[in-house]
Amino acid sequence: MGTIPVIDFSLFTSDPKECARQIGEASKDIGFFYIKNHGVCQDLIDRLFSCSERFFQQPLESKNRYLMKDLFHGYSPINAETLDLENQRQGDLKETFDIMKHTMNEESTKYFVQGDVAEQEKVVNFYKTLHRLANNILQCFAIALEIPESAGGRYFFDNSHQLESPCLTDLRFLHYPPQSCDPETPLCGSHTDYGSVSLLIQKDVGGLEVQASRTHKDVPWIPVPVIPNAILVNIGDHLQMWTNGLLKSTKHRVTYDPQQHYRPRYSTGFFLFANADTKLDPIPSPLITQEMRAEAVEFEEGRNMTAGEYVAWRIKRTYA
Ligand SMILES: O=C(O)CCC(=O)C(=O)O
Ligand SMILES: [Fe+2]
Repeated sequence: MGTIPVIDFSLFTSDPKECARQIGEASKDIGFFYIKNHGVCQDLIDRLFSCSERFFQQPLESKNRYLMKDLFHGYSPINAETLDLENQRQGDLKETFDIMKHTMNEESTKYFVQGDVAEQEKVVNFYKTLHRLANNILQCFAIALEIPESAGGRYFFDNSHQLESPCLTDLRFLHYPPQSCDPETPLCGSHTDYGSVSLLIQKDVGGLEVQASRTHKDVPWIPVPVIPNAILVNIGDHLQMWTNGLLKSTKHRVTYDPQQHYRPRYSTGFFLFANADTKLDPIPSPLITQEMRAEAVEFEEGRNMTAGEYVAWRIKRTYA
């Protein structure tokens, strides 16, 4: 344990079993892995980072016109979120802009792309591409978990993660302005992601760190460096609950990189959530046993919730 594996995702087409094996191993251990050869065009990623830079450089009054009103839709300023309620003295030093499938045509999304219709199509395309990629990764989990054919086999998760269904799946652009605070001050507080699986792209300034064990509080934080052209994948709480803790939803945070603190940090996350009515009970895998249950959930209160209830509940705490 200690380094985050890099998996060649072209294996998904050439040898899905081997791809699933490598992803399964990484997910039982550190819960984070990079994928390369993922098929998402770098030019598209670069263009959306340019959009993001242009948006966040706007004056606060302009951005505030598109403040997040419903869950995951619109702008959230610095300090609006506190991801680590127990340990943070101030809110996160990041600002974000969220887009969901059904808000692609909202005024706020148009403002985000500065009224450029071609760029708006790029956002839609990016969302759909990341949705497909995240679902292909779920297929790898289903293979690795040996879900029986009678329960859907490798397609087990497809029904609960359809593009058309109502869910909170969210494309998020993040900006961390340069800071001169103490390097230990979190820019984004320690947390686990709430959903099924998350994809993360750091532009060029690092700072992300993961804590590879959730039971041993003193384990060191491991840096997650920027690897050009790779996408970072991490397991969210849904998968941890569905697998009674076999797959790990690992804590992570962003602190500032002392060598780069004078540079702004940009990242983009795609957070895949299950359909709102999906139960978070253990799924039919021969690898999941009752005894694993103790470690399965971070928040015992979340145990009997549906995916929609769980996410809404976690978000409420974040904005408390
Ligand atoms: O900005 C980052 O790199 C991490 C953000 C994150 O972990 C999150 O939004 O859940
Ligand atoms: Fe996160």
